[in-house]
Amino acid sequence: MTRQQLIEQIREKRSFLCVGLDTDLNKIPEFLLDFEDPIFEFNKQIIEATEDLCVAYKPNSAFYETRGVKGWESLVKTAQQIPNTCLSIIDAKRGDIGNTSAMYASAFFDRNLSGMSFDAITIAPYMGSDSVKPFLEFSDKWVILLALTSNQGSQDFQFSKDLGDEFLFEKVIQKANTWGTIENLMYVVGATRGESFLDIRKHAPDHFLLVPGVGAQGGSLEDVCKYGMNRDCGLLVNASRSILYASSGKDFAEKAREEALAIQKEMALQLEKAGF
Ligand SMILES: O=c1ccn([C@@H]2O[C@H](COP(=O)(O)O)[C@@H](O)[C@H]2O)c(=O)[nH]1
Repeated sequence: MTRQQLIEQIREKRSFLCVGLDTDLNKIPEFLLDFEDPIFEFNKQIIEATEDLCVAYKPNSAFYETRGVKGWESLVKTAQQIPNTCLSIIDAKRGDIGNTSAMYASAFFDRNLSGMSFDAITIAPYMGSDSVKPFLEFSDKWVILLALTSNQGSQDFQFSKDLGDEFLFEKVIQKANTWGTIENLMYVVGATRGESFLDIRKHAPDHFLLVPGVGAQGGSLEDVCKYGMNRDCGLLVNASRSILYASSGKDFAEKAREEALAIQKEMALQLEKAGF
């Protein structure tokens, strides 16, 4: 999906919601355990219940890798289930020396090899340019680079100023801006970061930002929009647990929809306020 197509989806659906598919066998409704692939069945019903309310889905690979071969099968099927009207993001946080990164890239981008062709992948920037470039070499694909994450531990390195008068996350963005463009590079910025979005926008005024941390982690959608929205919206706000596990009963998909709808309505108001 191109940047322009993503913007059109946001305009049409009045939503910049990304539904995180962090699907945990211990948390899904018990009756699903009778299905041959309970994880896929859960995801399928969640996607069917929310696809008109969101513009992206983001399976986190950890939740699939933990189940070995069965987990990979669920992930492949889930990737194929995500509709074309939504950006498919694999949250895998990869990045290694060049030839290894090339293998990761084909694992998640090359359908002929792996059965999966996600539109985008999350990447850790720590190993530098040669660890990121193999992902950027795929046309029509996105790298979403970790910039300022939502967790407490982000203080350890990302807020360090040891290299001068700017935070490390600012240096990461400045450098990475030379590797990709606004057409193939986004940044992860946690919803818990409030006014730090102003610092992010100083360096990346036009990039899309993937923003996890609303819902279960308590980030404020209003603040994210106030400090982070740009003229193209420029935001994909992710919620995983608060949507997926809104109910543990047979009505889980219906309740997930209600939760997604509440977020979408707030997003529609924010888009209108911004004149989008
Ligand atoms: O800074 C980051 C980067 C990634 N994540 C991931 O997003 C989701 C958040 O899930 P919730 O249940 O909505 O809290 C999850 O997959 C994280 O690994 C993040 O939270 N923060």
